Amino acid sequence: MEQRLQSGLAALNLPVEGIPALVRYGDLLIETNKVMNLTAITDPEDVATLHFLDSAALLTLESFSGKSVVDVGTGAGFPGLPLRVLEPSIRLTLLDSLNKRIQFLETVCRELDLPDVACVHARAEEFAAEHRETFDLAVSRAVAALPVLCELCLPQVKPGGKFLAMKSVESDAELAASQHAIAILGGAVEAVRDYAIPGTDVRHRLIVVEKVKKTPEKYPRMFAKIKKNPL
Ligand SMILES: C[S@@+](CC[C@H](N)C(=O)[O-])C[C@H]1O[C@@H](n2cnc3c(N)ncnc32)[C@H](O)[C@@H]1O
Repeated sequence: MEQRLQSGLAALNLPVEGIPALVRYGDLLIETNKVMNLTAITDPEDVATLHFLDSAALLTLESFSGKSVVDVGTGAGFPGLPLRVLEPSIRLTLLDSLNKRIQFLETVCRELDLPDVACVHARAEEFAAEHRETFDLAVSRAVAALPVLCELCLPQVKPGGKFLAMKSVESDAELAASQHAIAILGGAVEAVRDYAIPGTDVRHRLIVVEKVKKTPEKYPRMFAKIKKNPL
């Protein structure tokens, strides 16, 4: 794991000081995953590339320095926690609706001595209702289709901030189907950035949605409504 991180972070031109913390996090993930369903990725080298370097790549695509960031549906902490380890000035909130994953993240943050990371057990649509237009950035990977995800994430972003959706490079149709939702929720697609995960032939995509105006008060709706009738 360590070697993959060394070469991968060097390829991304990112600092290597966070490697011991990431290795400890990876060990905790693999150990805890034996008794709790946290991830399907269990090989240490794959954890290094498909979780840590995939998350880290965002630092080369957007500026995170000094920003407040919410990771919506963070699961075992991706992409938010590797971002915070590698860019300590991030003020991070990790959000998930599954409490055992939040408890795992609290343990990791304790072990990594990251007391300022907020680990929150909540559904995004409920948290969003109480934390409107609060964060500079919302990030999310592998949680929902983009129209649904936009309704969960964009209300939490300040006007002038951004929602960063990690998607596959085959998301053209998903993006096209989201234009209506993005516009209604006060967003505008700023960029679509494809990137490679170092040491692999995997390519992923970051869809950058700028928050250009406030989200109307009636969004987000209850999840049953969002799911039944996506924007
Ligand atoms: C497939 S996992 C992805 C986890 C992580 N983002 C990653 O890429 O490894 C999806 C996560 O989203 C969470 N989730 C799904 N819907 C949610 C919602 N409405 N609010 C908060 N969390 C949600 C699930 O509990 C789960 O942990």
